[in-house]
Amino acid sequence: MDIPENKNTCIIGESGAGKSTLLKMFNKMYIPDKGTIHYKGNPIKDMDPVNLRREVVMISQTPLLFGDTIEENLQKGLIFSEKQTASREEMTQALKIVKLDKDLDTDAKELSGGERQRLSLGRVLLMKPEAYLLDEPTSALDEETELEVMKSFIVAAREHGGTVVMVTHSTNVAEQYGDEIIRISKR
Ligand SMILES: Nc1ncnc2c1ncn2[C@@H]1O[C@H](COP(=O)(O)OP(=O)(O)OP(=O)(O)O)[C@@H](O)[C@H]1O
Repeated sequence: MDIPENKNTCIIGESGAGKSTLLKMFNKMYIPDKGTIHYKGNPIKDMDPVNLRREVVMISQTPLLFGDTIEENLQKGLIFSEKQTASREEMTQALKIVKLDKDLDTDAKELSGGERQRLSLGRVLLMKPEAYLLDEPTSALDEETELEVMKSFIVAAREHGGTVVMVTHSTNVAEQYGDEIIRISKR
């Protein structure tokens, strides 16, 4: 399969079909037994996984916290990717894009599952990576908020030239915002 650059590719399919497994192969979290994966024309098996993950950034199905406050969580991705930390204005803008209406010094542990998902989206957005791998990034949100958040996230990612690959259970998200849809099923 080909994943087009600067587009949004949605991966859909039944539970257990291998969607997360496929995504994890794209940044060397898993190594395929067979076949090869190329990134920008080069086989990823030759790439350093840490360097690869600085530009091919993943959000896992269960959102992780990387610090106490919202601010710390937002800065963590930039620190990991050795990029300049964000200003308060940039962080506030990122929170606006992902529709998370909270102060930067809020304790992240107080956030609900859906708010943690949006915080994760804000964190990776600030990194402006070459590619985003998103595993069910809005699964805890109601349908209306999910569509709103993904719409503004994809616009923002596209503005800096980011490629989005997302696993989604939502055919609505896939149909409305997927430039490409990859459907996988169990054999
Ligand atoms: N680390 C692992 N070791 C062994 N089996 C695994 C591992 N990770 C996933 N699997 C199995 O591989 C299959 C595909 O799992 P995967 O998580 O990729 O599915 P999925 O399509 O993302 O499912 P869901 O929609 O339920 O999240 C499942 O049967 C799962 O149990």
